Amino acid sequence: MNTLCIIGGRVLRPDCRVEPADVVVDRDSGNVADVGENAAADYDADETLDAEGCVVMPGLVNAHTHVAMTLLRGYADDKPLGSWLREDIWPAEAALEADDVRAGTELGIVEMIRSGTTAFADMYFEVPKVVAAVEESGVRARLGHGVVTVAKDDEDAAADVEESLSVAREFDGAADGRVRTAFMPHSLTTVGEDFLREATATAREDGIPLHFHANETTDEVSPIVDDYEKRPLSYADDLGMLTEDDFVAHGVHVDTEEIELLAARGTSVVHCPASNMKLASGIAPVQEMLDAGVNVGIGTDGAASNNDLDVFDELRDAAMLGKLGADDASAVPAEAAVTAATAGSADAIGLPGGRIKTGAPADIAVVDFDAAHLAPAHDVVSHLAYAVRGSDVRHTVCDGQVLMEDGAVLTLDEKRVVEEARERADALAERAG
Ligand SMILES: N[C@@H](CCSC[C@H]1O[C@@H](n2cnc3c(=O)[nH]cnc32)[C@H](O)[C@@H]1O)C(=O)O
Ligand SMILES: [Zn+2]
Repeated sequence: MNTLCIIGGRVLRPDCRVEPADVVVDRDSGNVADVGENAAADYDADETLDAEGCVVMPGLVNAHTHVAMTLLRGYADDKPLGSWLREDIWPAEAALEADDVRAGTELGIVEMIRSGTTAFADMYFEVPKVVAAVEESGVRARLGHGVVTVAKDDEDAAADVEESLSVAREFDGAADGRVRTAFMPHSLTTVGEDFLREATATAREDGIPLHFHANETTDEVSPIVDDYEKRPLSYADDLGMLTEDDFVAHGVHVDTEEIELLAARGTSVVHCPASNMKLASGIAPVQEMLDAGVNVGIGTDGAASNNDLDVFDELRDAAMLGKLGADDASAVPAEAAVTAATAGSADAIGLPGGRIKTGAPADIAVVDFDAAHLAPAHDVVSHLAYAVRGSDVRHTVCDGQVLMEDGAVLTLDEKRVVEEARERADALAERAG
């Protein structure tokens, strides 16, 4: 066996217990071969990572984002969703070139690897460029082309839908299986009913899951209630859009019946607390969803509404905002937030990962606890939820491959990526006026 041994750390197990253990990885299969105290002593390691003074945890999973929007980080702030998209973001995106998407995606992936994220779900365009960046960088992702049909003529709208279905078919299984795909209508109000019904049926025939924004703002709820006399998720359900393979972003303005519907269908919700706060979209009822048995994951949304891709930041926001929303300090406790950002997110987007155990993929973040802001460490899980920052991550591993060692990203040339992204972002802003 070709082995990578992560030695001398404390390991976060799937039940949130933390125990001193080595993690032994089979680099050929990309899976964890063994976990246990001094487990590495039984193997002849081909490669080792020092985890002394560190916590070894599942790689974080960013379950909803638009990665290439890193190019628009700080481009337009302090506006609500509708005007932010229409006045600033969509005009800038109209000037995006395919290689901008490649550069912005690489920048976002560098940021994610640096902060211990090993998998993400991305809704954007120029998907072949996103696939190439994922392939090169070694992370895992569920990718799709976001569809908008409103304000387009029928031909353009149909072409956008077709592109989303065709890239989902073409790239599923790319990058040695690290890329999976989905059909991604932008939202229930930006894609027309007939398109949703027909394309969903086609996606089902081809076994392609769905991902879309749902119930993000009240402006997305009232038009559907007015036109169809039903709640948005009931509308989506009638169109066949809620199955256990599907996952929706946001789920802020969901009522009790919609929560029960999500639980009954097994559809996951990706909570994006920073975006919801920044755009003043509202507070998602996360504890209520968890109590009802809905699987909840965590996402950063795009860097233009966050403004970073640090999932540690996001899971802390989830725990904080969950308490404020429930008016209950015991809501969304540390364990729930950490679980949502690992196993919950992985399950939501239908990728393996989120748990360190024998046979599971070796998608791992090693967090250095030797920092002033992490002393003392009465409770490791508390720190992971409330005190750790993405910059505390020391090593990142995905599919058994070391992507970052001692703070150095190995699969992408970070300096080149940052420079290129800066240049392309400046040129883009110039073109967009
Ligand atoms: N093919 C579509 C693009 C859809 S991609 C996904 C879109 O989601 C947008 N987006 C980013 N964050 C949010 C959000 O929080 N809510 C809704 N849309 C968002 C993003 O800017 C991007 O335009 C077109 O022709 O316009
Ligand atoms: Zn989004």
